[in-house]
Amino acid sequence: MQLIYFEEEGRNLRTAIPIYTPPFANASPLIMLPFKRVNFLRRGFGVLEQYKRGERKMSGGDMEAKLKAEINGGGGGGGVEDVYGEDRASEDQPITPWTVSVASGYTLLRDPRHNKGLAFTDKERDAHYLTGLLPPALFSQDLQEKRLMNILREYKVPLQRYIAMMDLQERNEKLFYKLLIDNVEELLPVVYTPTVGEACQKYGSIFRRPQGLYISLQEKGKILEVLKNWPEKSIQVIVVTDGERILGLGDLGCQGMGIPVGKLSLYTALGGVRPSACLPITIDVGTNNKKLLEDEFYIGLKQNRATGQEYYELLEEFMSAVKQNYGEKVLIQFEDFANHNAFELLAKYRTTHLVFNDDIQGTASVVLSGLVSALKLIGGTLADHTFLFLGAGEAGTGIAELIALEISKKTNAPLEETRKKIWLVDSKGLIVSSRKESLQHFKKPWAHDHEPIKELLAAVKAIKPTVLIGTSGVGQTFTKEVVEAMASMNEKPLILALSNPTSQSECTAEEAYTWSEGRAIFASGSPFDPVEYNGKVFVPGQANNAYIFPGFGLGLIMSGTIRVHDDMLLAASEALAAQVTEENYAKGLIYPPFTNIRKISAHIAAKVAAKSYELGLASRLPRPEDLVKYAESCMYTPIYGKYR
Ligand SMILES: O=C([O-])CC(=O)C(=O)O
Ligand SMILES: [Mg+2]
Repeated sequence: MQLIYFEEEGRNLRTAIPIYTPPFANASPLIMLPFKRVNFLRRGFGVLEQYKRGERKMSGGDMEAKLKAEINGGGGGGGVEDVYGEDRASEDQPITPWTVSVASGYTLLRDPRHNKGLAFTDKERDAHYLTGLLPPALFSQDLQEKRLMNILREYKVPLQRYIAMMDLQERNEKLFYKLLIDNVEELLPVVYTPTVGEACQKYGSIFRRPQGLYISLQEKGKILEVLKNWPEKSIQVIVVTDGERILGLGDLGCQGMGIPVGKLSLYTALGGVRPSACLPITIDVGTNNKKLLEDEFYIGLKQNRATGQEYYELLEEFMSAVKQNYGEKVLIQFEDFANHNAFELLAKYRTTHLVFNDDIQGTASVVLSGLVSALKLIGGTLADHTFLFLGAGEAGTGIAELIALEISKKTNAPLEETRKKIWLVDSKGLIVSSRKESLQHFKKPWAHDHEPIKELLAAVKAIKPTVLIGTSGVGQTFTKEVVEAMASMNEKPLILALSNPTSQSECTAEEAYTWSEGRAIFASGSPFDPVEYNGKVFVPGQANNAYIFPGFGLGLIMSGTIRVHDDMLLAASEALAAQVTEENYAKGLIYPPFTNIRKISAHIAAKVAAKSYELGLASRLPRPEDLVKYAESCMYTPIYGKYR
């Protein structure tokens, strides 16, 4: 590799471009090129880019002089140069799309990672060729934030707010994260559930600049090359979906991209992972969603889903390419895969890659944490309670398994025993031993001895649970009768309606409080506003994996962990539960408010990392003494940097 330096006369600007390929292989390591005007500089980079990509060739002669001639506009005719190929005349001619390597001037304003908009100081405007490209006013970042929050609040339609936030992310990344961090309670429902669900449903229509990386069946055999097209080289977290089960909304195919994008903005805002280290990926193997296949604006492959060998071969290629490109310590978070693939992928790759399934493991960890906290309000130990789930997919069985594991660790009882206090209902009714033969493998451990029951209400009456958990992805299933039955059997029924987005919630917060006459302890996957009942205000909690995965991922990354272990999920649960204050409990809350989430994430990260060191799975040595401090020191800050 050699460095080519550009220096503009009279300005303190030096720019280095690494050149990896011929024709510069034999050039002197330092070529100084004086430029008078920034436009030349910009054009110069473009030409160099072309050399780097091997699209231009140069042989013999005075390379420096040739280069200068090229950059100064050798070739091309006419008085109005069409450097970017924007004229009608170039419509039929192949042109090379090129960008500059170092942002300045107009390009700097359009580079979301470095753009500061009106917050560029006079000195920066002068030094970076921005004078005249911005109106004279100078805003602080706080004033920019105030202005944007005012605009956002003007939009009454949630999807408009979502689009406005995505536009901001594409325009000024630091400001986007500053808004999200400072106004987390207000903006989480905008960039995350429930609005992100609607955004995915309408992704084709609202599609603007592409975000993330799309890998479709068409890229089979070339996935490594596709990964190399992503501009960032050091990736720490990938969130990947195949769009088959987006929240509780079902198969949204390629339009599921909203989910990895949203989850990764939370990795940054809530967990402090640098945005440049985050990579959202959607694997497009088709969709079975008829509506999308007929939609003229659908952005994905218009074919039915590939399954079986074809599917698994693509995923295998993807998993190896990721490891080959980013190494052993990149975290791959599986998100919103359908049950039949989710369990299999996790089982297959957990021993060879750093993988984490958010819907199975993240949800389990956050719910276990809520249950542990809730014990302060409802009494007893976990082992004293009886759990009934509606929904036996990733979330249901994932949570059930982690509860059983925790009870087993606390009581020394074998897992087979601790599972017996946990019952699951699926679409065919209560899971019982007589159904065992026909059950999918992940449901089998929950087939206990009992007579068959078809309906949830009858199951509630027969099992007499103290805790009712909804994870079926189907809304309005905790009916008045179901909640009343829970309330008739329990002084304080614990009711968790976890399905997302709000439209799929098993019941609303208001229903839970009203039907239980204000006695239910309630939390939901998507947020609900506080409810007033009989003169008392009830604040529902949000049992969403967003509490866990950002801190969990940070803990893995900062310790250089190479594999995820279930004990790390338990550690994350405990760390979250430990953050709930007496003041929170007094309000009936089993989760701390999201306002302090970065501090909470640092604590989760520290506990996860500590567990990883204890298990010998952490490769970052020596272990930092104070892991909370270390976690905080690793976190991304949305405050603008100063440019020289
Ligand atoms: O995205 C969320 O809000 C939680 C989640 O993982 C899901 O519902 O699939
Ligand atoms: Mg999910």
